[in-house]
Amino acid sequence: VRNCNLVSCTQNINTAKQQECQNPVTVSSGTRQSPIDINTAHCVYNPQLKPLKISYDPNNCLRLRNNGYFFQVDFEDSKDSSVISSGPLKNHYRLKQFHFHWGSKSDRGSEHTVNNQVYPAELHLVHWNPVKCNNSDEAILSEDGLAVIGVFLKLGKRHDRLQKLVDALPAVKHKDAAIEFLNFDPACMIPSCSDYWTYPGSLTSPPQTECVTWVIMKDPIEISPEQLATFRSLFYTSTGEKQKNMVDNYRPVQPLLKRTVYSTTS
Ligand SMILES: NS(=O)(=O)c1ccc(NCc2ccco2)cc1
Ligand SMILES: [Zn+2]
Repeated sequence: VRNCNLVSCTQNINTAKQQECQNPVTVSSGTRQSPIDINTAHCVYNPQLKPLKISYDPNNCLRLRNNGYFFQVDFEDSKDSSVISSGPLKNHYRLKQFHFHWGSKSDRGSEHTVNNQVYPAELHLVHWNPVKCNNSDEAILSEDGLAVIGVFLKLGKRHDRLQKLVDALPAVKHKDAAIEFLNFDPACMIPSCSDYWTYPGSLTSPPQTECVTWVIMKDPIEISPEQLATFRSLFYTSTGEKQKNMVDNYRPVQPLLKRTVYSTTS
């Protein structure tokens, strides 16, 4: 037995606990990674699941920026003015940002798939838990720190209210570009049908921590080929670098392992 006397043992245990409580969601185990394929035959209908309550204030909309992975719209999150609650959530969550993932061609692009069907793009609305965490950075280290609403995009008619965002994209073509972007209501991108799937998962881009309650809306919204082409006109690269189009910024689906996907419909 190592020369472990009582004092040093206690200290070691305390350090280990402290370490564990700070990182209960390490990715090394990887038991709840995202995205996943939603196999509707294996989903479990949960009649107790209520519709998600969504209440956004367009005045919280701040800025549009290109972060080198995707473009994202950031929100003011110092108060409970743009929040979601109910559905599978125990607490209310504050909207921090929304962003998209899309493909170089329309046969790829979404992160989640449904019975292995891929959509050309997917919207993520990222919310954090102000009851358990002090800010969104802390939230990515907490088991139930984030709630992300996923909405599939399919090609069809032009999305008139999304056009305001599409028209602003050329101003953030390059990595780290940002512009003021005000008065946009993200509720215009939520499908009218409130049906969803929900499961415990992770961030789909680094640090891929297992801190997300996913709520995937069943119905897609429509955008036009021209609107999607504008997404693809952005660059991963900064000005002055060799230009690389920002496309195929989706993570492949991950193993479901011991998880169950719950559904609001039987
Ligand atoms: N694709 S995703 O929705 O799983 C995703 C991936 C990475 C982050 N990181 C940034 C972040 C953390 C909290 C708020 O913003 C956020 C969301
Ligand atoms: Zn995302």
